[in-house]
Amino acid sequence: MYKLGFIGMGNMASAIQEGFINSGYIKADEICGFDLSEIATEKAKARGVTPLSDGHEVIRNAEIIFMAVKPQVVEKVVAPLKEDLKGKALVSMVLGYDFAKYETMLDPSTRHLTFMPNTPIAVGEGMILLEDQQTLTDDEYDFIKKAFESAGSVEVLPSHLMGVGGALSGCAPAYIYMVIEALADGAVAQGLPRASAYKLASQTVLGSGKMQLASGLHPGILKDNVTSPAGSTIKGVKALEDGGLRAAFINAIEKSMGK
Ligand SMILES: NC(=O)C1=CN([C@@H]2O[C@H](COP(=O)(O)OP(=O)(O)OC[C@H]3O[C@@H](n4cnc5c(N)ncnc54)[C@H](O)[C@@H]3O)[C@@H](O)[C@H]2O)C=CC1
Ligand SMILES: O=C(O)[C@@H]1CCC=N1
Repeated sequence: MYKLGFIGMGNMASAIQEGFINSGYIKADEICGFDLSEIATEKAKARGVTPLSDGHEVIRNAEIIFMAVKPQVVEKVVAPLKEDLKGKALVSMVLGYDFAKYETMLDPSTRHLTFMPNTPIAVGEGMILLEDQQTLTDDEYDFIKKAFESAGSVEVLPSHLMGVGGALSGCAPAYIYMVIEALADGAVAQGLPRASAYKLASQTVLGSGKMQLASGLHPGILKDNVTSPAGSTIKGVKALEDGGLRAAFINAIEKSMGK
């Protein structure tokens, strides 16, 4: 069991902490962290995480350090911690900061791994991508992989696919919430109460994803199984195609990769 320390405890770090604690794999008192924001600090405290007064203290008190600040500030945050990180393990969820970038930012004695989580890790249904190049010890890697598996599904990807992988599983929860909201709006417009509409939409998204994963069937086959000849679903499918649904999602992945 390793002590975990978080630098930055915003939305993504909070989701990871909740996922780890709820799974029972890691106890809250094995986790410490620092955030500049008082609100974030109070929320972490309420979760049972120990708040510390700066990054130096986090590194002193932890064995595996999670880097969880925004990409825009990560270099500024890491630079003054470079000395403290010597001989420690750093795991980073910062979008766009891969193995090669950390090799230039960290002392050679700092072991590191880049991963890309998503917020559903909070409820045990995360998708966590691990970059295949990393320098953790076997024990650290095994521990961290099992921690992620306790709260989601893990996929190891080569460095050059981490960006596109992150654009899908890291960003798409936002897109799926938009789908849920839009489906619910459609049903509310036709008279379904709002609360029922969200429940029906979310359970349908959950069930559809689960069925695709469990069956391994092509999504087109599963779609065809719902789509009776001259039935209701095909009329909805036509409306979605008229609205450019597929192109919209394809463009969303491209845009979220910064293209
Ligand atoms: N939100 C998401 O769904 C995902 C986020 N990520 C990555 O996670 C990282 C964090 O993103 P979010 O949690 O969404 O952002 P956020 O803005 O919610 O959290 C960042 C936190 O860092 C804190 N912070 C800023 N400077 C600091 C410093 N010097 N020391 C300590 N704390 C500091 C802020 O107060 C804030 O609470 C980003 O690099 C992002 O690319 C990756 C995958 C998914
Ligand atoms: O929007 C972002 O920058 C972060 C990275 C992946 C998901 N959220």
